Formats: sequence, structure tokens, C-alpha cells
Amino acid sequence: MSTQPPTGGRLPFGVRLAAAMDAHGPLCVGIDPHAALLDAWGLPDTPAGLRDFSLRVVEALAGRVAAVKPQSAFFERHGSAGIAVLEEVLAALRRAGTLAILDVKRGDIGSTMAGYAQAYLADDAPLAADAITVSPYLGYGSLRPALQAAAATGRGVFVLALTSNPEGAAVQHARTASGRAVAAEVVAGAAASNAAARAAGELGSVGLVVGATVGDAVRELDLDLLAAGGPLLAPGVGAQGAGAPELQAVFGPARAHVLASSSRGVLGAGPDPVQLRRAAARAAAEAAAALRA
Ligand SMILES: O=C(O)c1cc(=O)[nH]c(=O)n1[C@@H]1O[C@H](COP(=O)(O)O)[C@@H](O)[C@H]1O
Repeated sequence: MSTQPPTGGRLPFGVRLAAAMDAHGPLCVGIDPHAALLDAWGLPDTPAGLRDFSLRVVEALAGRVAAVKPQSAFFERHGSAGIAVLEEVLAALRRAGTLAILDVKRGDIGSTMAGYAQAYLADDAPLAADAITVSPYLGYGSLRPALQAAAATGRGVFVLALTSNPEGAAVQHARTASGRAVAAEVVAGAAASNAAARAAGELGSVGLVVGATVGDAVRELDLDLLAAGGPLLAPGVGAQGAGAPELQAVFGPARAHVLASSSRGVLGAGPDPVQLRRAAARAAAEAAAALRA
């Protein structure tokens, strides 16, 4: 990452996220408007239903959780009208001062990655978020345009390292020519990207995604998650079955860097905003007890 001061008057993403986790607890709530959730909330599976659902989540939780993570897929499935809703949701989070991590899992050859970087990490982009999820499986170096754009604007990226789905292991646990696991190469890439922030004693802006459901993989693959120096986004909490014991066991000495992430586990408590807030507060307290002990 660049050591130039970011544009837009923002502190680096890692610094802003560390402050938000201290203020609100280490929880990110995902906005994943599945058709079934829209139905459970009494809303139609249309762009209007999507808008109502998403803005109600923002209204209930903005200013109360460390970060909110809209899942782009559930907006994209409604076409251009869905993307327009996503723009509105990101703008609402920006206005509320709540960090937005846009889950788009982008990854492409460098020149195309530059296009994605402009789409999500430029100051004037309609879909600008504070951070995005990216896939390093076209090679960590292919992420360079996103890493540079993030550093230049005080934004961040979360690089998929060990994903929460069982199919991920076939790729992520495989050994490279160096003998290290593919996931270990990704962790090493993030550590190099975060070197300057680490030297400054700050949380880096290049995070990793490590599912809370990955069991013993971090230890077995010898991943030094603490040395990576960035935040560790841990999906899999709640609906996918992980809770406090899994967070503690998976992250061990790196647990102070973890941002636990739950979508359906919190959203299922809606649409009543009081119940949504209660579910988020409960999940944040559980994550804090597991990770900050
Ligand atoms: O990048 C992610 O957030 C992510 C990575 C991963 O390994 N596993 C994973 O579940 N996710 C996302 O986290 C969310 C999980 O939603 P729930 O299972 O409802 O909490 C979805 O939007 C997933 O796409």
C-alpha cells in the first residue's frame, strides 16, 4: 500500500475500522436481501421491496455497528433498478458515517481490475464503498489496481483467503511450488501490502476473509494471520453455524483483528427495528466476548 496521505480527507480504512470496532464491538452486519427474507418481512421480491428492506436495515443499525456489508448479488439480481438501490444504500451509509464493506468478490486481470477499482474505490464513484471484497485467485498481483486505488483514497479491500464454503479448501489448501498453501501465499501478500501500516503501529487497510467455519485450517496451513497486519473479516457466524467457540478456536492469537460478520442471523430478527437492534447488539456482545477476552 502507498504511504502517501489518502485523498478525500479520510483516515486510512484500517484506522477507521479499528476505531469503529472499539466503539461498537467487532461485528459487521450483512445486508443480504434474499427473496425468502423479503417474504418473511412482508415485502415483495421487487426493487421496491429490496429498497424498503435495505433502507430499514440501515435506519435500524447505522451508527450502532462497526460496519455494514451489502451483498451485491442480491441487488444485481434486480438488474439496473437493483444497482440503483445499492447506490442509495451506500449513500445512506455514507451519510450516517457507518463503514460500508461492499461484498462483490471481484477478481480479474490487472487492466480490468482497474475498472472495478474505479467502480468501487474512487471518490466520485456512484458505488463507492469504504472497502470491497476481492478474489486473489487470478494471482495476488492482479489485485494491484484495487490495492493502489484503496490506498490512494483511504479505502480498503478484504482479500479472500480461507472462505467459509466447504468447496474452497480444494483451491485454498492446495500447495504451491514453494510448498506453502495457496492461502498462505495470500496471507503473505496481505502482510507485504500492510507493511507500512504495521510499522506505524496501525491496523492495515488490506484485510483478509477467513470464514469462522474453517475449523483447524489456519493452524494446519500455518497461516500467520496476526502478521498479515490487517482486519480479518469472519463470515459464517450465525446462519452458517459458527459462534463464539469457533471464533476463538479459528483465530487464536489474531482474534483482536477479527470483524465477525453475520447476515441472516441478524436480519431474521426483522422487520421490527427494535428486534433488529437487539439481535445485532446480542451478536456484537457475543463476538466481543469471544474475541476481546
Ligand atoms: O466475503 C464474504 O463476506 C463471504 C466470504 C465467505 O467465505 N463466506 C461468506 O459467507 N461470505 C458472505 O457472507 C455472507 C454470509 O451470510 P449469512 O450466512 O447469512 O450470515 C454472504 O453474503 C456471503 O457471500
